[in-house]
Amino acid sequence: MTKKIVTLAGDGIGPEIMSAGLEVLAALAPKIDFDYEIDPKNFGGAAIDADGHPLPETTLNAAKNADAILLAAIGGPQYNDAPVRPEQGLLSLRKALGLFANIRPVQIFDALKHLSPLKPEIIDGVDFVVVRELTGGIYFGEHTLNERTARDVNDYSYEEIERIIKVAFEIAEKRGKKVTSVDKQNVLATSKLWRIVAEDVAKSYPHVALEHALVDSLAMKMITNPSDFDVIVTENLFGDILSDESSVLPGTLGVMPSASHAANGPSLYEPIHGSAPDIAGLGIANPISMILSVAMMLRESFGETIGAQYIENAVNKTLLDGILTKDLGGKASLKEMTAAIISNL
Ligand SMILES: NC(=O)C1=CN([C@@H]2O[C@H](COP(=O)(O)OP(=O)(O)OC[C@H]3O[C@@H](n4cnc5c(N)ncnc54)[C@H](O)[C@@H]3O)[C@@H](O)[C@H]2O)C=CC1
Ligand SMILES: CC(C)CC(=O)C(=O)O
Ligand SMILES: [Mg+2]
Repeated sequence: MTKKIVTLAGDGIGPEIMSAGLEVLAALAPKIDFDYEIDPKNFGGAAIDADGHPLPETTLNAAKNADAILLAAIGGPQYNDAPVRPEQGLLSLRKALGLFANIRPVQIFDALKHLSPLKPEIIDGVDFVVVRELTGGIYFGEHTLNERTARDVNDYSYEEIERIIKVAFEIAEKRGKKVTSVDKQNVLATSKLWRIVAEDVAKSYPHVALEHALVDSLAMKMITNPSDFDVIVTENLFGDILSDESSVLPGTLGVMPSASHAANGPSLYEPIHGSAPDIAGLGIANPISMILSVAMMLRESFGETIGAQYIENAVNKTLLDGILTKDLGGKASLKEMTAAIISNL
């Protein structure tokens, strides 16, 4: 049956990398007999410009009825004073679709090992997943801004924590059998509850080891001892920060994809980075984050494991061939890199 994929290109480098991802999908589809249709929708700043709102109803309805959603990136300094910012559209979309489980894999392609800014002995064997809670916590609590005071509320219920910790354990059971639960239990009430729930959930997974870590020292260990980790699970804010930090391991945000899943309904696939306004329109953005998000979509929403593997192999081959965008120290344009990946499929 034809799969309906809603695409949200968004802002900044969003439209450029979305085109690259869709070109790769179009080239791959006949090879794996994958039948799909694309339904592009306005989102983020582009939707503010067109409709006055970052998440128009037509976009939300299409997303709800899709088989999967591809999102590139939203935001930009031109919207800093907008009454509703693009970022609010993103948070509302995640909430409306119930996308509570954000999976951010940190793998280092062979070709990237010698490009990483870190020593080879540190990079060797790095393969972990950040599982970020995506629809709760401080991003969704009440925000109050007065002239001299400001307040952001961080709320988590037992059930919200339990379901994301379970996702982490399910993933760990199929991988390295270790979960590192990250919190700030020495200070925060939400983190104290987080630890209690993690211990409760762990009882149902006797083959998976659970360790707890405080977010500040974990931020350091993720860089000094990254191969110690298998599945890192944490709340929304910490997961946002730690996953961007993890991009230092492969060397750039431009190769980092993600998947966001709900209990029911379509999943959404997006790079972990933002709209990169500093390089938007220059044709030099790295499209790999989007292309690998397409691979995650094929594997996780459509069971197209071989198609996903074709894409990942083509990306690795392209990097090994030395086709590198500026963020990786090379001179290839987005179009050159995309064409090379397609020819390596
Ligand atoms: N999911 C989303 O759509 C997200 C949106 N944002 C929004 O994006 C806007 C810009 O945020 P920043 O803090 O600048 O973060 P950013 O992630 O957009 O960029 C950070 C740095 O990484 C580089 N970079 C990011 N993606 C790249 C790629 N594919 N290829 C090469 N270089 C890449 C950028 O050029 C920049 O130097 C803000 O409005 C922010 O709110 C931020 C994060 C996620
Ligand atoms: C609006 C932000 C929460 C987006 C972001 O930084 C992310 O999802 O990584
Ligand atoms: Mg982020």
